[in-house]
Amino acid sequence: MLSPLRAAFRTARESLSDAVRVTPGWLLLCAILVLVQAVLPAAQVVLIEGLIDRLNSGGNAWSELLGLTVVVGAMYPLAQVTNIAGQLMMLRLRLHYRVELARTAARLSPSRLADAEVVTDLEASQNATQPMSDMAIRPVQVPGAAVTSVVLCAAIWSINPLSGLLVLAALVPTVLAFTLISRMESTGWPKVAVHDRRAAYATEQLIQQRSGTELAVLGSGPKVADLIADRRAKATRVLDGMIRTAMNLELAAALATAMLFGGALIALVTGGAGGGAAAAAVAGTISGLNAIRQCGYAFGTIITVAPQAQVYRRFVRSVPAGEPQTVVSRVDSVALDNVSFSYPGASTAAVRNICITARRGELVALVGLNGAGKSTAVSLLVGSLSPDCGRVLIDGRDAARLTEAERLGHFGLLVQEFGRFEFTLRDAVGLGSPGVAADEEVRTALADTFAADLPLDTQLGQQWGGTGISGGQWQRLALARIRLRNAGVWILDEPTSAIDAEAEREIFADLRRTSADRVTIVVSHRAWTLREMDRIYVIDDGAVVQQGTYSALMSQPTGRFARLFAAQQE
Ligand SMILES: Nc1ncnc2c1ncn2[C@@H]1O[C@H](COP(=O)(O)OP(=O)(O)OP(=O)(O)O)[C@@H](O)[C@H]1O
Repeated sequence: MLSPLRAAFRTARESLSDAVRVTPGWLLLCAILVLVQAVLPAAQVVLIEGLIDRLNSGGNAWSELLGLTVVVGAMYPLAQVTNIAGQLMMLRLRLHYRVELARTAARLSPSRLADAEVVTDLEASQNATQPMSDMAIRPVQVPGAAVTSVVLCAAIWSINPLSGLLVLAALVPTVLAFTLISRMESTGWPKVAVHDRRAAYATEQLIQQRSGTELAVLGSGPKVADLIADRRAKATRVLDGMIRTAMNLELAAALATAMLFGGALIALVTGGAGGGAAAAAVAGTISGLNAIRQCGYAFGTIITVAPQAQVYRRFVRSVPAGEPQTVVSRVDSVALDNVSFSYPGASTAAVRNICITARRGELVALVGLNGAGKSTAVSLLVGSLSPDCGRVLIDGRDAARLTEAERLGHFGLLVQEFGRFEFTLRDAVGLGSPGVAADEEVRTALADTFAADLPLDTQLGQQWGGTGISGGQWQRLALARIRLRNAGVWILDEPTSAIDAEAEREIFADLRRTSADRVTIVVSHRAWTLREMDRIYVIDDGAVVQQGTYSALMSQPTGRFARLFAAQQE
């Protein structure tokens, strides 16, 4: 029972410190307004008691009436203004959390992005930003309501101690109910997040132009819609269970509170208080009960948001502060030195005792059947996977000694699933460099491509009212990013898979022409592109089974390479 309470206190403290940093002005205003409101019910009790005593004694009660009018009249507008100030504070905090999360996601390393748990945590953190900002005013309301409760209880206590005690005890059922609700939600929300992520992914497939068109042509959209419906239904069932349990607990708490309230009233009546005191105590009990419920509700909201807030904060803290990446333009060699690697849970190694070396000025190719281990070898080189044994060498030094950012700075990597970034042409190509890319650099990177003469402000992507471009053209832009980056090692995984034969020839001729100052590693399935290579590594079932130039490998007709590419000989 203690841990949800501890989590709630921690969440309240962290939420307050976020508000102090992000929106101190609105926080201060909220705090002042809440404190002013906190004393109003007590003032109301004093004024009612005074009014009734004055009336009973036949005296002039105008000043009490005026005071009561001001106090009661101020309650509603003050509550409204507090509400608006709270909303403005909430807006600023939501912006802060969303930006913080985007910046955190931008710092995720390739290895962490491959971890399903990290992506689920990211999704859950995204869902947490709204409730976290919505509850930002609660840590202010709790002390306010607590002040009200304590002052009122003290006032009632002076008339009838048992009533005061019962009013104070009315806090317990609400806090208890919310504590139990929070326990349940802390296990329920992660399940909802998993279903939501699956549903969001399937929805993306339906609405993304490429996958959506494929599904429409296949007439299979409804099948994906069924998958979405299934996931949404599962998430709804979890939520349904949570809401029902929460409702039952809240009802039970309300019933217990009503009984305590009744008990407080009975104690007052049977306690023999005088007319004015009894009337004031009854009014005070009603206000006190309200304040206590508010306090319980505000605290309960913090308790229920705490599990989500904890996921958010754990995730944000788990990603180390960003280390700026510096692109290393000159690299003399990279190598996999006797490297083996198995994916978690796999029965066989994806690569086994692999030795691959590529030096500056060389064009090196990795070839092999689907699933042979080429992409795994590339991931090991750039560091998104770590070898089980063996070493990755950059300029002869163990790459494991470099930080992730230092290591990535050596590479320009074009992956098979290259990004189709629907930004402006300038931004889409400028992403090649971690720094700000000058327009001339972007233009140089785009030279000899379809986009050479397009304005750099051209918006890409039809869904934004921009230019739609072909698959091959997207790949040219991905290549332009590698050019702009100008890292010492270029790793191009099927760099021309979507590009026509003529452009492919130009690209490979260009690679050869410009290869002197860098290390170039290409994964390719096309025989003719391999003729240009200084060395070809043939990978089969995770092991290097042959290496040599195209002609040397072809001269071994029974070798793996010749058998792989015999049909493609021109
Ligand atoms: N994330 C992963 N988890 C588990 N196994 C994987 C993972 N990625 C690849 N594999 C397995 O590792 C082996 C090597 O895969 P890899 O992607 O390196 O092959 P590849 O030669 O690049 O294939 P392709 O030519 O199709 O791109 C395959 O058996 C594959 O099923």
